[in-house]
Amino acid sequence: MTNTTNNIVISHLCKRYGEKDILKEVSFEAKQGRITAFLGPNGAGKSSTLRILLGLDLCSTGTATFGGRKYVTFDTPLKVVGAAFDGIGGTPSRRVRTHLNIIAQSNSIPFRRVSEVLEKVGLSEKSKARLGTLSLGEGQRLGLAAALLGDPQYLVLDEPTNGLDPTGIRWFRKFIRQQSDMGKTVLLSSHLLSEVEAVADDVVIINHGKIIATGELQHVMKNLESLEDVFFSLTEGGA
Ligand SMILES: Nc1ncnc2c1ncn2[C@@H]1O[C@H](COP(=O)(O)OP(=O)(O)OP(=O)(O)O)[C@@H](O)[C@H]1O
Repeated sequence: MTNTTNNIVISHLCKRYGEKDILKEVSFEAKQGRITAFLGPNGAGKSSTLRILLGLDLCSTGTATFGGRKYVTFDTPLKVVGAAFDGIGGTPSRRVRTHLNIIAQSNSIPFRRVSEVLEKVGLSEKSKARLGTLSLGEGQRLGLAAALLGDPQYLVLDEPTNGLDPTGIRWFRKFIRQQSDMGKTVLLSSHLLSEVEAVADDVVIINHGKIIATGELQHVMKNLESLEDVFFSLTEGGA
């Protein structure tokens, strides 16, 4: 039997900005030990959903939980949920290690974890670099390092491959698979369809604030040549 204790559950989320409904009864699950890709064209509602999940925004109705609990109920959230979202933050003149030390300290995470996660993401040599000097790909790796600091059960990653070169993308795929093999629950948003095809177990497709397809990657792709075909046919080409 599948253990559903450590699933991310999004249930009937609705969100309205002014007169516009931007999330309409959004429901889906990201399961433990699996990589779930949250896909949709620009403006579909991916970031809005993830922001609500991470307690950065409020919904009109509905719930978004990690193992049955809302993000805001965790005392030291980074020990439960690792999120890479909206860039790396921090002042450009701050050094990489200092940046991670500050995040670690805020969640009572031992400083030794900083060296460990820098090594995990291949950034050890950049530990003294200033944030403002990092490349886009290095910034993505640093975001991932910050997400991993608390060795969390859940990883929520917004466009994680954006800015990675082919070697970086290959590294990311292997890395994220290791995380899910360890039993982590991984939810990543993307509009890089080819990337998702290579890495996801499950897909959730959103368009105009509505979920239009969910399921195992192979199932959603059934009878179609690639996820790109599915995506374009379901969203009428609006990537
Ligand atoms: N603060 C806001 N006020 C008004 N409308 C907003 C606000 N934030 C988002 N929206 C609108 O909500 C809709 C969903 O936006 P959202 O950022 O969630 O989409 P997305 O799928 O993440 O897109 P992208 O791939 O471009 O990041 C869009 O139409 C957007 O214009």
